[in-house]
Amino acid sequence: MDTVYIEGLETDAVIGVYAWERGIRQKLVIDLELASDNRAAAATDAIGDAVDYDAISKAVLAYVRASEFQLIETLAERVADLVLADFDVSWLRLRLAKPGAVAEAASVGVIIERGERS
Ligand SMILES: Nc1nc2c(c(=O)[nH]1)N=C([C@H](O)[C@@H](O)CO)CN2
Repeated sequence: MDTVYIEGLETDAVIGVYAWERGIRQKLVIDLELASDNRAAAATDAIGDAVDYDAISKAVLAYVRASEFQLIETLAERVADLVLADFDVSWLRLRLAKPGAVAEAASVGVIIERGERS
């Protein structure tokens, strides 16, 4: 199986468990690895046979921008659900970083893998 990836997808959302976080937007950065058999797309040279990283990026950005979860775990799970449900992707690895969350850290976040990598 091959991979299509999206790295450093930046946006912001209302996210956090503390009261002060509910009234601000905070930066989030998403990396996605998407399982894909790239041979069909390579053979036809047609976007319809490819895992479209542009379409997936737009869908993820729209969802994250409108979200208001407390935990990054919840947001990561919902984004994974969205990609697996709406695109021809059977497995993904998602890294969701909240770089401003801990002042002393370069970044904090979660990494999840969902689906079956066949
Ligand atoms: N595992 C997690 N730990 C924490 C989260 C989280 O979403 N997942 N969130 C917070 C606060 O919202 C924090 O980001 C504020 O700086 C704390 N721990």
